[in-house]
Amino acid sequence: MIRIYYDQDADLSILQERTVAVIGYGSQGRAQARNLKDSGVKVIVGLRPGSSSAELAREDGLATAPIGEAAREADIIQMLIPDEQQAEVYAGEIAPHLKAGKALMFSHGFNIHFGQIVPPQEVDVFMVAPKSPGPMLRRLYTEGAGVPGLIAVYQDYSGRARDLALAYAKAIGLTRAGVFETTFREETETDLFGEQCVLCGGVAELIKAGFETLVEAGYAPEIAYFECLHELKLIVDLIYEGGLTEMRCRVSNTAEYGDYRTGPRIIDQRVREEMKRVLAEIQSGQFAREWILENKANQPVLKAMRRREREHQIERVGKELRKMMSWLKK
Ligand SMILES: NC(=O)C1=CN([C@@H]2O[C@H](COP(=O)(O)OP(=O)(O)OC[C@H]3O[C@@H](n4cnc5c(N)ncnc54)[C@H](OP(=O)(O)O)[C@@H]3O)[C@@H](O)[C@H]2O)C=CC1
Ligand SMILES: CC[C@](O)(C(C)=O)C(=O)O
Ligand SMILES: [Mg+2]
Ligand SMILES: [Mg+2]
Repeated sequence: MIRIYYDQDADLSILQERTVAVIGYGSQGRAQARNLKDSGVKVIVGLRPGSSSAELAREDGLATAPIGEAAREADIIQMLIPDEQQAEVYAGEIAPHLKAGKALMFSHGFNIHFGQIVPPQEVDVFMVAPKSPGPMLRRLYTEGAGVPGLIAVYQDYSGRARDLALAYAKAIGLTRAGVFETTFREETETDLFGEQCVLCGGVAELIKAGFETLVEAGYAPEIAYFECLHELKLIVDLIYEGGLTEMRCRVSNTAEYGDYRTGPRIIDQRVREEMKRVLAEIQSGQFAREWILENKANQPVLKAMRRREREHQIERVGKELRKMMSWLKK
């Protein structure tokens, strides 16, 4: 059974003697640093030279420093820059300051699990991963609530790594909702699988395939956009709030019947077999090796695919249709 921790399981006082360096001030960095500060934890935000975020962090009332300096000052170093940048920044600016007894933290396990960052044995290594984007983590904290999260301990040199992870999770509001204990391996592999097969890759291809099928059959691209992309939010919101059952209660009976009848023909055995192959590539490290090489080569494949996808007809149609939707932010 997976273990779940709440506020009463975490002792914030163990952070009171410690300084936390939050490296990066993006989606997670800003939210985590502000929540830590408001929970009474001493925080320094570590930023690269000329960082565009320095002014914002200072406006938010946080101390800033170059990354190396923040890492030197801190007892706990939380890596919140993009995953593909972390290994280089770690080697150059964090590792020299990782003295015995310090802690190195992550909100995603890729670099530890796939050996891109190999910390010395005499430090704690753990993860605290909110299950939400940064702005939502911050908003719920200010409202006195919290989002659920994950913790994982990779290396427990001090014997207190789990206590530190729980205290950090409490300081950013996660134990108000509940924190699940996982491992770096489980978090990393399921995260990659979920985003590739379902959340990003799966959904994007499903949308395009539906849109292209309707357009090729002679239907108006605008109508195809509404049916295959725009209305997805309505469905996802219902699923998010009440699961598949709630969604199926709220759509028409015709839609519900069509769901049961046709869904398994679309996501069929072949798709399930392919998902298993994708999972095997993630587990074996094949995907990680490919992605690491891609970054070493300055992301040529990513850039080419990004360019091609942005030119898809559904993106051109959507750009025009969204101008009619006054409720959407620019
Ligand atoms: N985004 C999310 O919702 C979630 C993210 N995570 C994890 O959290 C971590 C952080 O992700 P996220 O917040 O999205 O990251 P962001 O892309 O928002 O991070 C941006 C920050 O990283 C800094 N940065 C970028 N490149 C470098 C570099 N080469 N050297 C130094 N600083 C750099 C930027 O600096 P500058 O300000 O100078 O531009 C900026 O402060 C990742 O491990 C991610 O997997 C986990 C759960 C959810
Ligand atoms: C779904 C995307 C994600 O895995 C996330 C924010 O959890 C990511 O890597 O961005
Ligand atoms: Mg994820
Ligand atoms: Mg991810």
